[in-house]
Amino acid sequence: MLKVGITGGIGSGKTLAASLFKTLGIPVYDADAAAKRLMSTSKSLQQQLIAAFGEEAFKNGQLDRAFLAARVFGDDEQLKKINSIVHPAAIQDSQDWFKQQHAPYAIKEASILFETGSDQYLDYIIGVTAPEQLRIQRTIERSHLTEQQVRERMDKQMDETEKMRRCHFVINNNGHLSLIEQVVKIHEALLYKSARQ
Ligand SMILES: CC(C)(COP(=O)(O)OP(=O)(O)OC[C@H]1O[C@@H](n2cnc3c(N)ncnc32)[C@H](O)[C@@H]1O)[C@@H](O)C(=O)NCCC(=O)NCCS
Ligand SMILES: Nc1ncnc2c1ncn2[C@@H]1O[C@H](COP(=O)(O)OP(=O)(O)OP(=O)(O)O)[C@@H](O)[C@H]1O
Repeated sequence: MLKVGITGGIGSGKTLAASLFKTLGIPVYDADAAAKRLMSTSKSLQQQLIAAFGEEAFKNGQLDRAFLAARVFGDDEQLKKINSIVHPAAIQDSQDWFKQQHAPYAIKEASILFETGSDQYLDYIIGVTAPEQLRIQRTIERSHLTEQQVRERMDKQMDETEKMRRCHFVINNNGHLSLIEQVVKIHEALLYKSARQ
């Protein structure tokens, strides 16, 4: 089975693109959600997060995402700290998930993938891109974040052009090109590659 990654900067539309692969019967692993699940359930991660960020990392036993986001996205050292706690466990969890899948290929959806080095465990990577202003606008409409908060996160991610250059397939989610057509084309290419494996 081929291991495929789908990545793109904040608001690029990778969750939407991944959901289209899902409707084609392809299993999809959501890395952002899995990271949050692990942070909420693993005693070891919880202890490390409390040691690094204090008891406030959890509120009434729940991960305090707003507190952590405010601490890490404006401070490189703090971001490195949370990444070094969460990423090894998150990568292991996705590797375990891939082992359980039975399909021609399976997809790991992750907002940061080259940044964490997890691209080395994948056979192919699909990039989703959209113009910066559109990504900001879509993120603001979808979440509670301000433009400044979205830009803060963008600044911590790999340059969009460089990221897309490293991908084997690129989906342009600029609102004009058909997302479905692009997804189906990549799906067919991956089925072909999987059959020849
Ligand atoms: C700080 C946290 C709790 C904030 O949670 P929140 O619900 O506000 O954001 P969420 O995780 O859904 O991320 C939203 C977007 O922010 C960006 N983002 C998240 N983590 C990172 C990061 N480490 N570096 C750069 N951008 C990031 C991505 O574009 C992501 O899609 C959370 O982002 C986190 O734990 N981040 C560190 C772990 C991580 O890297 N997770 C993601 C991949 S494993
Ligand atoms: N082509 C499109 N047309 C209209 N709305 C879109 C399009 N693509 C994405 N969106 C909307 O933009 C928002 C961001 O898309 P999505 O959640 O898929 O991005 P993402 O890359 O997963 O973002 P994040 O990194 O923040 O998790 C969502 O509300 C989504 O419905």
